[in-house]
Amino acid sequence: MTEETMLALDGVTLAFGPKLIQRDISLEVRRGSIFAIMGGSGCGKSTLLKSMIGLLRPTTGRFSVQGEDYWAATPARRDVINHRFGVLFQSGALWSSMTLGENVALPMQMLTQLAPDTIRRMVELKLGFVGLSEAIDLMPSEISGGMRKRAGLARALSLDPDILFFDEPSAGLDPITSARLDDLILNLRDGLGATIVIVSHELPSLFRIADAGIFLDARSKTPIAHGSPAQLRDHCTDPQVHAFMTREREQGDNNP
Ligand SMILES: Nc1ncnc2c1ncn2[C@@H]1O[C@H](COP(=O)(O)OP(=O)(O)OP(=O)(O)O)[C@@H](O)[C@H]1O
Repeated sequence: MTEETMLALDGVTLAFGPKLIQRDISLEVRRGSIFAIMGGSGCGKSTLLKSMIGLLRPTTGRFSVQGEDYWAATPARRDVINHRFGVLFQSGALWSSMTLGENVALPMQMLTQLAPDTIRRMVELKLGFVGLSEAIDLMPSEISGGMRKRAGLARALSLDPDILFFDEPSAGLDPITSARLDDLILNLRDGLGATIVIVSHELPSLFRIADAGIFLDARSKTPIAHGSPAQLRDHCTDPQVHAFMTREREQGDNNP
């Protein structure tokens, strides 16, 4: 892992019209790391993720990608930056009327000049990476929730992004399927050198995969802790953070 900063927020405030969601957010995501956005329900995790994909403009502060001020860039330049982003939404967000292969091919067909043969080979590669080679001609309704998540991941990888965003990737998955998805996320970091931002409530997954993170507080509407999940668990003295990060131990589970 190098020390280069890939994504940075500096003094960012996020709001929907007059409704303040979070203020004073400063963070850095290092290249080739997995960064977790943590906090209780409704504190603004997905909203923060949205702002880091360029879907929500901060009301104050700066969002930069490899040092480049995202919102100061021209729309054309922002498009170029956006092509570096791959996003996996909670549901997998597949088109229900298309096969998995067609779903993964769609971004390439819409946004590149690649020949159909090349696209087909790329689709096979992406589906192979997530272990779904055999499912290329199946419809989303014919596969399980875990498979849909993996297909969504294959589609997120369609344009070879180097920065990936995951919103609750393990939500609704059983622990084994969830651990398999974690393996894939770790492969993306370790095998492809991807930079990854993840919103998750799943403590086993967070402890296993995240290198760094931020903890948002709903009441004060500002971040109250920075660090990896394990650092927050072991060293953070804030009672709310401590309670959140040790929830699992109280349930009798043992994590590193
Ligand atoms: N488009 C919107 N317009 C107005 N308010 C919104 C919008 N999207 C989200 N909110 C509000 O922003 C707040 C934060 O929502 P967000 O989904 O970011 O929280 P979260 O931490 O991801 O929650 P959860 O863990 O429950 O998914 C909530 O009060 C939500 O109602």
